[in-house]
Amino acid sequence: MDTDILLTVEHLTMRFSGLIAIDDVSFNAKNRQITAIIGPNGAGKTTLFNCLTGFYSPTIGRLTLTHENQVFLLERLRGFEITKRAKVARTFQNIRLFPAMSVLENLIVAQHNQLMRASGFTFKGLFGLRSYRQAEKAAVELACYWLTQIKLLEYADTPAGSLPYGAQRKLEIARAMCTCPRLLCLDEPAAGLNPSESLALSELLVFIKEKHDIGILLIEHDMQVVMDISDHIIVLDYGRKIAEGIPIEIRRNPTVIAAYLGEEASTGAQPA
Ligand SMILES: Nc1ncnc2c1ncn2[C@@H]1O[C@H](COP(=O)(O)OP(=O)(O)OP(=O)(O)O)[C@@H](O)[C@H]1O
Repeated sequence: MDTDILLTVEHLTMRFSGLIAIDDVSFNAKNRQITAIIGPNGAGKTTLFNCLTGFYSPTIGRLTLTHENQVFLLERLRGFEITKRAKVARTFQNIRLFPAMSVLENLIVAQHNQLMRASGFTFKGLFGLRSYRQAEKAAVELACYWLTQIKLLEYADTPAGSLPYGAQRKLEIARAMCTCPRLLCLDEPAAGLNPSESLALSELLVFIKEKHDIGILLIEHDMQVVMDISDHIIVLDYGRKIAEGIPIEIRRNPTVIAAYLGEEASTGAQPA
């Protein structure tokens, strides 16, 4: 068995009444790799994330996450267990920060679980326990580390909702990283970004996978970002996996060109 495999998806099928959103999809995602999930609108990409993160219970299929000699069958866990025990974090297509909270507060809230554990889950603990004070200090340090990485440290006290759009996207990723995930699922993180913001995002994702010993699943329509940073690409169409491989293979795959990329694919143009 390949010890670098973090996630194994086997025969995943998701039906909504008569509609088959995901149809017998299988693939692996590795640690320290970016695995992109691409395909046309309605191909089933977000539904796949919803199955992985407990939003939906798959109709059929096994979703196995393995790290630190532990095996988690995600399809059997509830959403909060997937976050807390299996250590899967996710961002959404639409930004879901707490806009009225400061940038720093958004990152501290993400560490609520660790802080509550350190408080002994008691009201008194919040004020008295040394373990809580230490955990609080560690939470601020981790938040500042990520704010430094995304170059927003000087905006720590700014309300998150007043940041430019691209900065909010990066803050969402930093917030997910503050939960110390082993698998990070990003749903269209480059949507709405200008080219220089997309480049900064790509650099951030490469930094994360290289320095933080995690796997990244990336849903993205920006083919520049996908082709530049992905180690492996899975292509979905009408819920089925139609191809997988490294970027150069996917870019030249006639089935993928016909279904999604279009004839301009080799020039790096965006799919329609
Ligand atoms: N809760 C639901 N109930 C019924 N149908 C759904 C539900 N969620 C998704 N679908 C359908 O499943 C199919 C796949 O949708 P999904 O959102 O996963 O596609 P996608 O590849 O993420 O598309 P996009 O790129 O536009 O975000 C679509 O036909 C969608 O309408």
